[in-house]
Formats: sequence, C-alpha cells, structure tokens
Amino acid sequence: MQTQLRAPCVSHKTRINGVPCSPKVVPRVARVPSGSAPEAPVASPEPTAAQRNVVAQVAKMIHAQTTTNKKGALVSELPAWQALKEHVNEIEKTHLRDLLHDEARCMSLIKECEGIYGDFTRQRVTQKTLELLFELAEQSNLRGKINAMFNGEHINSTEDRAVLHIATRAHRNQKIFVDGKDVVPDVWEVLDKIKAFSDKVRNGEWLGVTGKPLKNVVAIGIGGSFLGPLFVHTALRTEPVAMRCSRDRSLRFLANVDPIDVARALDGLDPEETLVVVVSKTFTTAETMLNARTVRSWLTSRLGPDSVAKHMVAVSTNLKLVKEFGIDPENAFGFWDWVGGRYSVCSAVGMLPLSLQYGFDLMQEFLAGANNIDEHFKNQPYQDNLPVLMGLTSLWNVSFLGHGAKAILPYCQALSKLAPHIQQVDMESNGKGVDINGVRLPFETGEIDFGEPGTNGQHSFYQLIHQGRVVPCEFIGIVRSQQSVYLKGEVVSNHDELMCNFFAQADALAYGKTPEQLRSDNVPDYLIPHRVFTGNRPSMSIMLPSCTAYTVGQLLAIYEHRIAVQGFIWNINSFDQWGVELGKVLASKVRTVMNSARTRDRKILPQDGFNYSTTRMINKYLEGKTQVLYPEGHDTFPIDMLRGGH
Ligand SMILES: O=P(O)(O)OC[C@H]1O[C@](O)(CO)[C@@H](O)[C@@H]1O
Repeated sequence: MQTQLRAPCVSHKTRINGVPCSPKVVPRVARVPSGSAPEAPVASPEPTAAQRNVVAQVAKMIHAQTTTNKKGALVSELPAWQALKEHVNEIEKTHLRDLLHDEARCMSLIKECEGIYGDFTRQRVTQKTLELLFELAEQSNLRGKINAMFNGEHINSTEDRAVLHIATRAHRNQKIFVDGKDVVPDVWEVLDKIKAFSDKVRNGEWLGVTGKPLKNVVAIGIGGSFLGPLFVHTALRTEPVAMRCSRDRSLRFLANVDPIDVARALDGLDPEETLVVVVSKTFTTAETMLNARTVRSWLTSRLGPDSVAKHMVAVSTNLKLVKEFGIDPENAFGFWDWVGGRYSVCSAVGMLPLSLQYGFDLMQEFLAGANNIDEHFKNQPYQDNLPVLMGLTSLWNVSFLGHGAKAILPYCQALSKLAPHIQQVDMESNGKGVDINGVRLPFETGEIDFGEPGTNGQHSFYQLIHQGRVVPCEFIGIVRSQQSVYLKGEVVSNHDELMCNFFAQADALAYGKTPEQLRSDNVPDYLIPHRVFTGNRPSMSIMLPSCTAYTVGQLLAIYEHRIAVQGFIWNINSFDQWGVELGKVLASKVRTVMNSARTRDRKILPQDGFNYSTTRMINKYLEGKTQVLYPEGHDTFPIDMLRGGH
C-alpha cells in the first residue's frame, strides 16, 4: 500500500512558533494510505489553521534544502523524496507493455559495463524517475557516504568501526587507510600466509598426524562465516578450471548446531585425511564453538590429542580465544574488526577454505573480480554505476511502489546459493527500524529476499509472482555455461533451453496477457479471469559472460554495494546487527534451565523466569521420549558419525 506523510518533520534547527524542535520531540510521521486526507498525529487534536500554516512553512523550508541530509533530517523529509512520492501517480498511469515500446527509453536503461550486461528496462521507471532518484541520491549525500566508506571513516557508528571489506580485495599496491594506517600490507600478509599454507596442504608438504595428505576440508562457521564461502564454493564446483584445480579434494561446511548437520558434514570422512577450519570472527558464537568442540572430539577420539595441531586451523579476529581453544596461533588466519561478518568472504573467512579447495591463484581471480566492481562503484557516475542503479531502483520499488520483497533468480545452478547469501547480507544490513541517529523511521527499510535458480523456481513460486503478489525480480543469466550439453536432434542445446526461460520470464512479467488476447486465443469466457496476467510487474536482468571465479567476485561486489546504496539513502546503519542479540540472550537462559533439568541438579526449574507458554513447552520437551541424562566422563556420538575412514 502506498503511504504518505501526515506532516513534514523538521531538522534540528527548525523552530515552530519560535520554539526550537528536535526531531525526537516533534511528533514524527504517521503513515496513512495514499489517497487519504492527511490527518493530525494519533492522540493529538486536529491541527488548527495556524498550525497547518506553520507546517506548510516548514514544508517549504525543507523543500529549500537541496543539499544533503547531514543536518539530521530524515530522508523522507527531503524534497526529492517528496517529489518521488508525487511521481508515483505518473508511473501508476503507465504500463511496462507501453514503456518497453519506447526504444529511446530502453536504450538509456541498458548498461554494459565491466563485461556485464545490465537491463533496467523492465523496472517501472522513466528517465524522470531516474533523475529524481539521482536527485535523492544527491540530497542524501550518497557520494559522500560512499567516499566515507572507501576512506575508512567509522561509518558503522554504533560499533565505532570502519567498513572496509573493499580492502580485503585490494591490489597489493593500493593504499587504504583506517585511522591513519594503510591496511593493505596487513591484508596481503594474511593472503600470503593463506597462499603458503594452502599450497603446502595441497601439495602434500603439510600432512596429517598419521602422515596422510589432507584432502578433505570441513569449514565450521555460521552466518557470514559460512554463507559467502558456501555461495562461492557452489558457484565454482563445476567451473572447468576450478574442477581441475580441485580434483580429488572436497570442501564441506558445518554451520547448524543441529547434530544432524554434524553427522552430515562428517559422514564418510576419514579424520586422518581431514583438515578442519574453524571460522568465526568473534570466536564466541555458540553454534560454531559447540560444533568446533564436537569436531575436535571426533578428531582426538580417533587420532589423539596431538592431532589438533595438524588437523585444526582457525580464521578469526580473536586470536586470544583461538589459542585458548587449543589451536596454535601460527595456524590462525586473522582479519579485522572493520570487516563485517556478512561482508567477509573475501577475507581469510572465504579465502582460506576456498584456496585449500581450488588453489590460491584461482581465488585471486575472485578477489580481482570483486575489486573491479569496487573501483567501478567508487568511480562511475550514478547513471553508469551498476550497484547504484540497482540500489536506487530497488529503493524505488520498496519505498515508493510499496513492494517489500524481491526475488533473486539466477538462471544458473552454480549460483544456487546466491539468494541465501544475499538474504543475510541484505536483511541483516538493511532490516533496521531507526536511522543512523537513532530516530525511529516512519517507513520500512530492507527487503524480504528469497530466490531459487531458474528453472526450478518456475515450478515452485512463480505462480505467485505472475498472478499473485507483485515481487520485483532480479534475473541473472550466463552467456557461456560452465557445462555444455547438446543432444543431436534437439531444437536447442540444454543451456540455450535454460536461457529461453530467462528471456521469456522477464517479458511475461512485464507484458502479462490481456482478456482480449485470451479471447482471440479462443479461451472460453469463464476461464478468462483465471488466465489473465495483469503484467506490469517489475524486474531487472543481469547477464554475465560466464560464471568464473572473476565474475562471481564481480557479482558478489555488485550485491554488496547495492545493499550499501540503499542503506546510505535510507540513512540507516547497514553495518551493525543488534537485532540478532536478543534471541541469543534468551537461548542462553534456556540453556541454564536445560542443563539443570538434564543433570537433575534441579537448582533451576523450567518455570523460573519463563511465561506459562514457554514453561509448558519446555516441560513437554523435557518429558518427551528423547530425554536422556547427560553421561559423565565421556563424549557420545551416534555410531554412524564415526564410521568414516574405516
Ligand atoms: O563469525 P562469527 O563471529 O562466528 O559470527 C557469525 C555470524 O553471527 C552474526 O553475528 C549474527 O548472526 C553474523 O553477523 C555473523 O556473520
């Protein structure tokens, strides 16, 4: 539903009737459905004519602020935001069916840069929309914020940190400063260490404790210490060069604290041939640490305590805890607090496990691809800047057209883990309720991301996106497949068949099918309502020349930066994640109860500190058939978990 502001709010310097108003004092904004008359804030009396006059003057004054929102005004108070809201009415009168016939418009909305084809013609935008979005970017100081990020300013203000994942893929000769220190030499010190270590493991110089080469790697980590590396690994598994580089090697991930995930990750592995990489920025994440202890026990129960030195290494910013865990700091690969977990795949978080699997040289191409887009993002003007265009058009879809979800639809099985990775990067970054100054926002930020590779998604949720809710889609196609198959006599090759769907879906969403067309197809009247496609459903398409380490790096950086663009404009902190804390704290409270119940010390009872529903549910769980008392003196594993390598 479209929303509009009831009353404009004002910057810190604003005065109403001579009284200075801070944004926290002025009743901010309430949302009403578009078309409804503006009303006074809830619980306030109707504004008087004089008050309305003041509000109108304030609105005029805000319109006069054409520079930045540095003064603390909400983005929704900027003139360009208001202009975009008004512009929605113009766009509502258009249909993509018609917009796509305007060739001049289409030409201006297709961008070919850095070898990537970006098509924005199926977004519900005109040249005017883009100009207004660029104006919003100007008024929001987007360029200044991008520069602040690249300059190592502490833009993650709630954690007082710089945001410099771009430094993790910098060329050796680049200079990137944090607090007056060039961090690129530190980055390359770790990268050199990764190269040396991964080379040694891969060429058999580094052996397991029983003298066998380590050909299997299990990477333990969760969230940002898992999803990015999984995405890249999945993307490269069937790429011909990567396949050659990883012959006879395996890389697995263990993320969930569910023991089923442990069993699956270790199933069939021989501990003598397995190297474990514990990946945790903080080295305190409950799931990762329990999994690390579990796998350590799996190793030492078979190979003895000395095996840890040869079979376990770590990636972390917390080298003290790595040492306390029992991993030699020599076998730890550091990174820095200015790399956010979800932005860490180019640091040792991804580079170590992926270099072990594919070799450092190939993974350097991945870094080069990401670096290429970093430069593009920093230097290109808005109208030729892929992450900026994607961020702005998404913002238009979310904040002005009212579409809160987006589908990420790669027509490439190798990119099947892109959507899960972007879910974290986007939703943990931009799912916020207050702006960077802590002021509650009168609009929603962030998007609900989901996706599956085409064509699988077509046989799953595409019904909804064609005839149900409007969900802006991002189609990602590949020109040259990693794998080529053509069967004699078939109309097209297998990859061409896939891509036929890629091209068709975007137009089906845009054009739809009218009752007239259905009638001329002799569809009976009673079926026409069911078979109408309204069309006018926005999407964008990206085509990459191939799916290689380099282009996967590019794709990653495009998504990372477009998310930053949206956060910069919404003026939120896209780089903290306080929203994940509360659940962790409550889980720890339950853990205490669980231990008390299972060990029968009964010092704490399930009802202590919990509400009726939770107490009852915990009791039900504790009374269930699964109840076991924790054995003393030894670790227990399901027999099957230990069967590998016999
Ligand atoms: O790398 P760590 O410190 O184990 O954290 C894992 C994940 O947990 C979070 O802090 C919260 O889910 C993520 O931001 C992070 O990627």
